[in-house]
This record gives sequence, C-alpha cells and structure tokens, in this order.
Amino acid sequence: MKNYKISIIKGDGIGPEIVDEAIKVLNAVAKKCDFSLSYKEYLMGGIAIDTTGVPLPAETVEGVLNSDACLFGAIGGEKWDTLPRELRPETGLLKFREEMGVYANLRPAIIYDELVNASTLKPEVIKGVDIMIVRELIGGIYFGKPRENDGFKAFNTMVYTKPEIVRIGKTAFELARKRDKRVCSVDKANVLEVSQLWRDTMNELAKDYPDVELTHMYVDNAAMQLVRNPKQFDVIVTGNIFGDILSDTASMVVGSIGLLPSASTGDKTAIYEPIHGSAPDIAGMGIANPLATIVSAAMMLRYSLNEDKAADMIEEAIKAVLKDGYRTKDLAAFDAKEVLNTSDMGNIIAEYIEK
Ligand SMILES: NC(=O)c1ccc[n+]([C@@H]2O[C@H](COP(=O)([O-])OP(=O)(O)OC[C@H]3O[C@@H](n4cnc5c(N)ncnc54)[C@H](O)[C@@H]3O)[C@@H](O)[C@H]2O)c1
Ligand SMILES: CC(C)[C@H](C(=O)O)[C@@H](O)C(=O)O
Ligand SMILES: [Mg+2]
Repeated sequence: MKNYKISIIKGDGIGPEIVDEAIKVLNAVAKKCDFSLSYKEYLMGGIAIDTTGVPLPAETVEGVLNSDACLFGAIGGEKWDTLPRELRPETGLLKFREEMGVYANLRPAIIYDELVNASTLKPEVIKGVDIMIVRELIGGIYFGKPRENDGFKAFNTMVYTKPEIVRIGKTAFELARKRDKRVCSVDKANVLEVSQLWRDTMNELAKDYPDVELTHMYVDNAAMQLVRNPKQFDVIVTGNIFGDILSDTASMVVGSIGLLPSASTGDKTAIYEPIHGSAPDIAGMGIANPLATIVSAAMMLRYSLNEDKAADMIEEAIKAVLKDGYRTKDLAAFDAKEVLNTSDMGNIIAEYIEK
C-alpha cells in the first residue's frame, strides 16, 4: 500500500480547527482508495513564537522539504502584531514560502450551484463562475528591497525580474491550455515601471502560446470587473499583492472566504492552504468553515500525490453535503437545512465519503 508523508502546520486562531477537519476527510478517503497517509506536525506563526521564540523554526523548513506535501492552516493574531517585523507570524509565513520556492499560488474560485444564493451578488451574475487566479507568491513588493520604516519615512519596493515574470506566466498559460484557453494578466502598467516590464514580458511569452488568448487589465478595473461580470475571466495572472487582494474579492463572489482553497507550488515542494487567515474573531467558537482547507487537501491529492480519484471523491462529497442543505454559519442564511459546527461539517463529509 502506498504511503505518503504529509507535513502539517496548523498555526494560529482557527488554523487547528480547520486542519483537523481536513485530516479527518483525508483519512476517510485514504481508506476508500487504498493508500495511507502519515502526518508530522510542525510549528509556524504565533504558536511557534510562543514555543520556540521564532515564527519559522528550522525544523519546520527541513521537515516540510522532506515530506511529500504540506497542508497548512493559517497564522497570525493581535497578540503578535506589535512584535518587531522580523519576529511576526506573517514574516515567518513569507520566509517559509520563499524557502520552499513556491512561486505560483493557484487560487481557484468556483461557484457551487448549491451556493448561488450565498454570494452577495445576484445569482445570474455568478452562476457558472470558474476562475483560476495565478498569484506570484515569492516576489513583488512583499519581498522587494530596500524596505524601511524610520518612524518618519517608510517605503517598500516593488521588484520583478524578467525570469520571475516568465516563470509565473508559463504557469498561467499552461493552466489555461487545460481550461478555456484565456489568460488575463492584471497589472498597473499605466503607472508602474515594474508593471510595464510585467506586461511586455507577458506579451513576449504569449508568442509561445498562440492557442491561448492573452488580454491585459489594470488592477483597479479588474477589481471592478470581478464584481460586475466575474464570468468573463478564465485564468487571471498577477503579481503578489494584486493577487492577494483580488483573491479575497473572488472568494466573496463565490459565497464566502471560507470556501477558497489554494495550492502554492514550485520546483521543490508544494503547500496547500486556504486563502483566508486565522480569523481571530471566530477562533475557538467552532463556527469556522473548514471547506477551504478540505478542498486544499483535495488539491494536494490531485497535484502532489496524483491521487485524482480520491480528490474527486472529496469534491463530490462536498457537493452532496451542500446539496443536502448542510451549511456552516457563514453560509447559514442560504438554503440551509441544517447549520453545522466546524467539526460536524468535517464529520459529515467524511461520512459521505465512507458510504
Ligand atoms: N495564510 C495565512 O495564514 C493568513 C491569510 C490571511 C490573513 N492572515 C492573518 O490572519 C489574521 C486575521 O486577518 P484578517 O481578519 O484580515 O483575515 P481573515 O481571513 O482571518 O478573516 C477575515 C474575515 O473572514 C472571516 N473568515 C475567515 N476564514 C473563515 C472561515 N474559514 N470560516 C468563516 N469565516 C471566516 C473571519 O471571521 C473574518 O471576519 C491576521 O493576523 C492576518 O495577518 C493569515
Ligand atoms: C498573511 C499574509 C502574509 C498572506 C499574504 O498576504 O500573502 C495572506 O493574506 C494570504 O493571502 O495568504
Ligand atoms: Mg490574503
């Protein structure tokens, strides 16, 4: 029987609650599909600061690199917000992504038919939405130097090199080939030099993909278009900060931030993580939606472990559970037959897989 080594980072806030449910579902599907998963837990974020003094212990880096894939919850919280920047949970996460070399963050926003009433947008606007946001994850203004805050003047630097743009562009074009063959590159080329290089490079790269249509959009317009007519998008490719913002918007297009999964991929390893944060406002209340993390686990099965059947089973179980009217609190107002807590949502998905 095949065994996969999965590194687990639960993190802070709702992180442990949602990751536990994903593990439950993974175990159910492994049993059905005749493979096994062994898990090893590592620390990152606030809990790592409290336990080891740093947000990203060396052991975490090494453990994840030696595993087949990593499932990650979320980090951060007010308790650590006043620490010097190098000691903050978010700095740990960024260093982690950088060390893992996960330059391509795939954030799919797909509407479940059962949830068309859950979005704040009209059903006819969102029915059929299927967008893949390809966010560059280890460059741009998040990592650019110089950066400084001397108490009077503060600045960050937005940097992209051509190879970085080509690398993420290829990911987007290759993905589009397996979808509707359309890439929309989002930038701010009307103002920023870095965006002009981004746009010129995408245009050059497009010559290698004559079967894929490339269009460009300024990020302010893209934010508006996502809400006006999200169905116009197939693949969106964009830089780190624009992708961060646009993916939170896309999550609400499909009903809740508790629904959007992601895969952070590169040449060394892959990290599977919901797009949302540690949600300190609801941590410990048992009301967090675990679906984003459970779907991230399905992405892990599909992309890193090549267990497509198991991934399909999770996705089918989620659809069936939603169809039967089970909802977490964030979606409770929308065609709910029964509102479940975080743990019961995990249980019922595992049960649907088992039966
Ligand atoms: N990848 C990560 O680890 C990650 C991502 C984003 C934010 N953060 C961190 O999380 C902390 C909180 O940030 P924030 O409040 O801006 O963003 P957030 O995504 O944690 O929460 C935003 C809102 O969405 C709700 N929400 C988020 N996930 C949910 C879920 N699964 N089910 C139901 N509701 C959910 C929250 O309750 C909150 O009202 C900060 O410390 C931030 O830096 C971490
Ligand atoms: C917590 C933060 C550093 C992170 C980001 O901005 O990348 C988060 O918002 C995300 O979307 O994963
Ligand atoms: Mg974000």
